Amino acid sequence: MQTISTSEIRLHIRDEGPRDGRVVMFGNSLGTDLRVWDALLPLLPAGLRIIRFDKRGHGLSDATPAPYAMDDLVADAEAVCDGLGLRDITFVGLSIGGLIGQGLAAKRPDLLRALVLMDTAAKIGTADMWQDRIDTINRDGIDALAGPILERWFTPGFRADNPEFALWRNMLNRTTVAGYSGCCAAIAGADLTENTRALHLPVMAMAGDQDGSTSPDLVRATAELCGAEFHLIADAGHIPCVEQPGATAKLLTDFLERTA
Ligand SMILES: O=C(O)CC1=CCC(=O)O1
Repeated sequence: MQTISTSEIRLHIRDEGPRDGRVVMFGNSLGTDLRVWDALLPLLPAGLRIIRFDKRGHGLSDATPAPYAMDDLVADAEAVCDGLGLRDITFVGLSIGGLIGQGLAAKRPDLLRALVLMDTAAKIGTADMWQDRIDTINRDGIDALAGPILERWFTPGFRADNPEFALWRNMLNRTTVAGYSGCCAAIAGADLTENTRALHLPVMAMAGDQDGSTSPDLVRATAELCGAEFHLIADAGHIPCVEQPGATAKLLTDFLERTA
């Protein structure tokens, strides 16, 4: 088991591939852990050093009490980078993972070579919307909201035809309430618009064409803030690395080549 510890928290990580390979680091979405990249990774070029980590309160990482701030989550990602001595990183962030990536790019430009924003934005939703979600899951548990959340994550076809779908519901439901609500609070308090407008590194954005959480128009608007290229992924909801790993891997592979 691989971990990175700070004075506050122990984070579960995976560090795979050759030590001298190009570093690609992945940040997961709300209610998912580092397994969300499992289908994508075998489709990427050989020789990469792949870094994954579980956000606090997700997967096997410690769950500190809620609420969290986006600065906490960025500091966790930074601790992983510094703990492993990573540099020249291409950071791939899905949803809240993309917010973390935008924050890390602004705070530690020395660490990042390039950024991939997957189904994310500089600002996601409203404070009221996130507070409603926090109140509901604190009262009734995550499963009370799992139906609508999963409808935003995946297209109807994926949900209907796929025995794997039930396992994603298990992953969501097994997220700690502290981790889930803590991250909701972090998203509620994050508006990275000016931060992201000021970024000066290569950025690629992509979105599932049926993303019910961060719509393609919202992701495209964030891409425009920092002059990023934008790509639509057909037949995918909020988590294209699960639903369309081949198309997602192709976009990522081409971007890695362009930023080699
Ligand atoms: O739960 C959702 O609506 C999807 C989502 C929003 C932010 C995130 O990381 O996932």
